[in-house]
Amino acid sequence: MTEKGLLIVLSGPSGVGKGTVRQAIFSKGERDFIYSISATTRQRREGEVDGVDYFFKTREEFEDMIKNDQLLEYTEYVGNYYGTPVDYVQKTIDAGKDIFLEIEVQGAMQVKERMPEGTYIFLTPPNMDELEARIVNRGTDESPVIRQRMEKAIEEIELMRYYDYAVENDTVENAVSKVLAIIQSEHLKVSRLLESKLPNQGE
Ligand SMILES: Nc1nc2c(ncn2[C@@H]2O[C@H](COP(=O)(O)OP(=O)(O)O)[C@@H](O)[C@H]2O)c(=O)[nH]1
Ligand SMILES: Nc1ncnc2c1ncn2[C@@H]1O[C@H](COP(=O)(O)OP(=O)(O)O)[C@@H](O)[C@H]1O
Repeated sequence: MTEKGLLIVLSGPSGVGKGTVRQAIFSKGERDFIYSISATTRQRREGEVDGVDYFFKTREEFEDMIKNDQLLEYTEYVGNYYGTPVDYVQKTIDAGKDIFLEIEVQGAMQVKERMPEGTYIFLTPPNMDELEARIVNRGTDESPVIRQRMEKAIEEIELMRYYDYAVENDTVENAVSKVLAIIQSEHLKVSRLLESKLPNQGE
């Protein structure tokens, strides 16, 4: 029997650095895990490729996916839908490979309801001033939206207690090593559990 892959969910407030940390983890190429490509209705940005960065959908197409139960979770975020295609997640896990989701907090909570056996990692900012500075420096939002994102971040940080791990994103390098160490230790847990279930071969 193939050992099932792990479901790894990286989440946290907007601007904390989820995308940055996820990209750094994948460009390191240390582990053989698969990134779950989300579906979204937001506009494709320059340089983004359909089927690589996201599956870009119309609202109608996305709503069909919801109706047909094709999404593990979805949310409406700043006026656009984002969701995780369920098929790919399930097939990857069944094939014995780890799947990595980088999604916002509401979606992560929906996944936890459906797949509590996953590993849930919450990325935290060193402090709230630094979170605001990151959102401002990113330069993608006007100031009323920045205020909204900060208010939302406070509510989201309250949900941290439902996660298995909290990782501070002080430097990208530190956060990447902590996330990789967590995944390594989750693998060890699974291997030990499987070994303990094997019949004793020593006699
Ligand atoms: N719930 C959910 N959130 C997602 C999904 N894909 C991306 N996100 C989150 O949606 C938010 C907006 O993503 P995006 O438009 O790419 O903006 P950016 O990451 O802020 O540049 C980020 O917090 C992502 O983590 C998904 O499939 N489900
Ligand atoms: N450890 C870090 N130290 C300083 N700046 C960071 C760090 N991680 C991410 N950033 C910056 O913060 C901003 C938000 O990061 P991003 O990955 O877009 O966040 P999220 O995906 O959580 O919304 C970006 O400008 C990014 O370059």
